[in-house]
Amino acid sequence: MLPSTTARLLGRGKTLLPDPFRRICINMSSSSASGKRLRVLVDMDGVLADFEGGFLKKYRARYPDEPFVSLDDRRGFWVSMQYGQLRSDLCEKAISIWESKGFFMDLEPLPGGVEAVKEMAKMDDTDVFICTSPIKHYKHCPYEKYAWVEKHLGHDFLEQVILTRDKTLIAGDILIDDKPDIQGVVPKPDWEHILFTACHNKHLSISSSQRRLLSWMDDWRAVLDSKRQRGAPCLA
Ligand SMILES: Cc1cn([C@H]2C[C@H](O)[C@@H](COP(=O)(O)O)O2)c(=O)[nH]c1=O
Ligand SMILES: [Mg+2]
Repeated sequence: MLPSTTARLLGRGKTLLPDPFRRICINMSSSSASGKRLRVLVDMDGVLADFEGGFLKKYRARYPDEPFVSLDDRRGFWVSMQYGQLRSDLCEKAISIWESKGFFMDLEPLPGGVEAVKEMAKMDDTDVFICTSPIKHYKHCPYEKYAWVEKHLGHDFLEQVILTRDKTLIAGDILIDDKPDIQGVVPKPDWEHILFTACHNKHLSISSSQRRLLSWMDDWRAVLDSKRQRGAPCLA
């Protein structure tokens, strides 16, 4: 198939293709650095799913007599670390919350996130993937992450899910993620990290070259557009 035909099929009409064929086309059309499509990686916990709110609600329900950290007082990415600093045994209690059945499945969507991802996925020359790190206690989390995506974004979106403990290995143009420091085996990943504002990172000052998305009400479309222009990986 000619590249131009492929691009057209992967544009507005891309869902018409059978799954295996779509996969081949997506790989063909976005694998090279000089490719024409924009690849957006979107984190799940703290970006699409309300991990912090879900955690606090379940922690307080299970441990009503224990101290807790309000969302206003959250500092640092690791909830477990801050609870451990509050009192050493609270670290394990915090971990017990997200290791429990139903934790990831029950997370509420953050306002506007699901709608934004659906809109992105329909944009011309744009591939969007959910890029999320499962916990190592794998009994419930990986299953529930898939189930969450199916529930909120639909069955077809399961094709777009990437579970990885190392996001630096994943090629993309943008990674929208609430974790301030994303590290792994690749020292300089392909993507530009757009820091998604969350209760734990809102007080951090970021370098002048780094960009934030304050919420899904912020202008994420402009972020994507700027990347198309800067990276010039867009259809002529
Ligand atoms: C706050 C916190 C999170 N985790 C786990 C929970 C998630 O599976 C990942 C975060 O994934 P993301 O793709 O970077 O959003 O980390 C944890 O183990 N301990 C914590 O304190
Ligand atoms: Mg996250």
